Amino acid sequence: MDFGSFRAVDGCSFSVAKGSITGLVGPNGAGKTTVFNMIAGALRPSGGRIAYRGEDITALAPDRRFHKGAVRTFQIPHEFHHLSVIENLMVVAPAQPGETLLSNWFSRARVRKAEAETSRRAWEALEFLELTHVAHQRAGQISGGQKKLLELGRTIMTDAELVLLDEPAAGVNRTLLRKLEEKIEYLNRERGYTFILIEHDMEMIERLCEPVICMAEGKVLIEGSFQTVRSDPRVLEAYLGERQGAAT
Ligand SMILES: Nc1ncnc2c1ncn2[C@@H]1O[C@H](COP(=O)(O)OP(=O)(O)OP(=O)(O)O)[C@@H](O)[C@H]1O
Repeated sequence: MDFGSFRAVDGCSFSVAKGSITGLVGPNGAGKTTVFNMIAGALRPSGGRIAYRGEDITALAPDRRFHKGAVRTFQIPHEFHHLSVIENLMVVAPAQPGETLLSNWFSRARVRKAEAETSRRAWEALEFLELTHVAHQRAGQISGGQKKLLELGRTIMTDAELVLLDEPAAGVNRTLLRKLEEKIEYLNRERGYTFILIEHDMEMIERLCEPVICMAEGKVLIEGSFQTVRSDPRVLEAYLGERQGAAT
């Protein structure tokens, strides 16, 4: 992936197994977020291809990927901060029959039924995330950790199969972090969601991820268990290089 003359991701090749929680780690600037942006469709790669369930999706727009079940965490858009927590869940519900005027006109009962179903799902998600007590608070007013839970909730309101989480632990306190981890694990184990997780918090990576992919300078350095990756001298060198770079 090129940004002008700078190649941020280069010859980066990996696959993610269905049902896994795959960790994506690497020093700052390694290209992790750029890879996410390409998988989500926000960036069109300058070369190479991206496949989802064996289908080439490189040229597919983000919303088409979304409909195929590949989603990114739903960071709460600025304009949604004034909406309540429950409303933030309801607005991301999958396509409803009420979305076209024509179908609306033909079947008000069907629309009402779909709305009731959305509301049921939203409350179920809130209960699962243990956020019912803040259901009517504005999203902009809840804590950082609660926001991360809500973002996860917005993901599970869809029929996603693959969820991309970019630094879910950032700015989250320890208690809520463990809760977030539990929810991710449950969604993976019991509901079959596949996750790719970018994270600098190595404890979280160790607890949740198998396998772990380490990137450096736009490439995959190594892939394996957390222990294998952690003890690989190339990984230590890459992180050390980052620190030395920061010190100069
Ligand atoms: N839109 C852009 N224009 C120019 N350069 C970019 C752009 N986006 C990313 N880069 C550069 O590409 C490289 C990879 O960035 P990226 O954000 O993917 O790294 P990262 O591994 O996610 O880093 P971090 O852990 O710090 O978030 C960096 O050198 C970054 O400065």
